[in-house]
Amino acid sequence: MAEHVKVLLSEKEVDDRIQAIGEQISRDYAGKQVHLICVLKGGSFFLCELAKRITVPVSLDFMSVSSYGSETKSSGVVKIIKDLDEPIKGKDVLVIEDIVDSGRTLSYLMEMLKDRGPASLKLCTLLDKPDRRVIDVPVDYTGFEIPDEFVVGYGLDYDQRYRNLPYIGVISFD
Ligand SMILES: O=P(O)(O)OC[C@H]1O[C@H](OP(=O)(O)OP(=O)(O)O)[C@H](O)[C@@H]1O
Ligand code: HPA
Ligand SMILES: [Mg+2]
Repeated sequence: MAEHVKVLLSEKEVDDRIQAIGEQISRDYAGKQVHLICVLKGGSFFLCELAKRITVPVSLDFMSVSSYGSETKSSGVVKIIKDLDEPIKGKDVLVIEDIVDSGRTLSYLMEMLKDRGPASLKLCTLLDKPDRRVIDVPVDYTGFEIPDEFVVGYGLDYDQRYRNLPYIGVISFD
């Protein structure tokens, strides 16, 4: 079966939007240090591009999570594969994700991080697929709202491939 990827958001569109979000974050966190938490693996490309455009002091940490099997997935239970290296108590934390889809991953993660006592906690996602939402997740910064289609590129994978595409594409099969 052949796979085709059609461009949904070009490299320039994505880069321009990330620049604008970086400027907005720099204004919103003026006088503070922002602690960026990247959710692996999908969030990694967005994190790198965004962090370069933030002009206030930045520190970084990484976390890797995975959903349990399909039965418990519906309850929103997520397993931590790699936890943060450092405590976030008292820090201004901004979680960086590639996509909020059903909302299960992020709703679990944000609740868990809130319990650790950060000074503030916000969420920044490159893509939001609101039509697919099962659990509500407040998003503070969104790159693009997209339709209900399976997307790849800029960190997003299909079967672990296509993460390295410099644009966002829709994958189809024939
Ligand atoms: O809103 P949801 O329905 O929970 O989906 C969004 C999550 O799913 C993807 O990660 P995935 O678990 O595929 O891991 P990856 O980032 O390593 O690709 C994506 O990066 C988000 O973390
Ligand atoms: O559209 C998607 N593409 C890749 N990974 C994903 N994880 C949730 N939604 C998606
Ligand atoms: Mg992910």
